Amino acid sequence: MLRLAVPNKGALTESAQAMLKEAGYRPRRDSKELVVIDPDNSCELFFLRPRDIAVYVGEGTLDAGITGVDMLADSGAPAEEIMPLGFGVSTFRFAARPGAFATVKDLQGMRIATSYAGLLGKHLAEMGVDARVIKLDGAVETAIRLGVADAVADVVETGTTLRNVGLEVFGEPIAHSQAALIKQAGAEETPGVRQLVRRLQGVLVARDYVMIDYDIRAERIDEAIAITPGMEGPTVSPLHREGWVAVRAMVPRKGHQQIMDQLWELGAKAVLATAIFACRL
Ligand SMILES: Nc1ncnc2c1ncn2[C@@H]1O[C@H](COP(=O)(O)OP(=O)(O)OP(=O)(O)O)[C@@H](O)[C@H]1O
Ligand SMILES: O=P(O)(O)OC[C@H]1O[C@H](OP(=O)(O)OP(=O)(O)O)[C@H](O)[C@@H]1O
Ligand SMILES: [Mg+2]
Repeated sequence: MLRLAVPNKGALTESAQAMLKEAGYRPRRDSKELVVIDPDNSCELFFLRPRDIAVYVGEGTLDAGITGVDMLADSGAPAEEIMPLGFGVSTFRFAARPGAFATVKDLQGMRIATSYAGLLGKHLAEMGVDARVIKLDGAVETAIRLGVADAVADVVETGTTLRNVGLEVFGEPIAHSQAALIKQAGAEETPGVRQLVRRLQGVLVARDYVMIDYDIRAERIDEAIAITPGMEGPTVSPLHREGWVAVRAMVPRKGHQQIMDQLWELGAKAVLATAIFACRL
């Protein structure tokens, strides 16, 4: 039985739940459901706050969970990343009023508001900066205006939230983050976790690749294969037409139109691109 923690609130929720649904796990019926039993996949899904997920997984009460890499680091829980999931991509950065500070060194003796006190504390210690960390639950950007802090350390994706309150990032990013599947540090992956990993890898590949089919003259096959090498070499089959072959290969979704143009230039016919619904590689 796989026991998996899934974010029930915040920026990761929708993408995490969509990804699990695509991987064949039972979705929850409404946002009030906190546990979903999925007997077809021998799985129990626990919907928890993203900040708490590393704690449960670190304690070993759950086999795996989905949370942000920044939250994992912030928790200090004995949990580790199994695989990145490609969503919830953000940086964790310092921000303040324009021109107030240039580097982290300028924060000596200052007050810094954040929801990620663990992550910030570690970074300040590494940089040898002695500052006061003001721990807030959210909307930390407002802390400067309200006179509670001189700078903030927070999640930045598009930068819109900072711009809206007249703040600017400064210094190097403290951390880069995205959603990840995590497990207890040093724990062996259970069969349920291994199956989940294969399915999630399948979802990522199905999203990032398309299948290309085309017919080409046999004498041009080497040039065509150079354009569509596939994952483990393309499938080349005889065509019921003298001197022609049919080719099938996976290509990255990004740029597949250019690949189709190049194949056409080479004399390929019936060039088709189709979406991959699910896969195991
Ligand atoms: N705008 C965003 N874009 C991308 N990732 C984000 C964004 N906001 C938060 N995250 C990431 O999502 C994860 C969870 O953060 P989130 O802000 O959703 O949790 P929370 O603050 O506990 O919840 P809430 O904001 O609902 O109170 C973190 O890893 C964070 O890096
Ligand atoms: O750079 P942006 O695209 O503007 O995104 C970053 C914002 O998104 C998150 O806020 P959230 O909505 O989770 O609120 P919170 O601060 O209360 O957690 C984060 O804390 C930033 O405030
Ligand atoms: Mg938040």
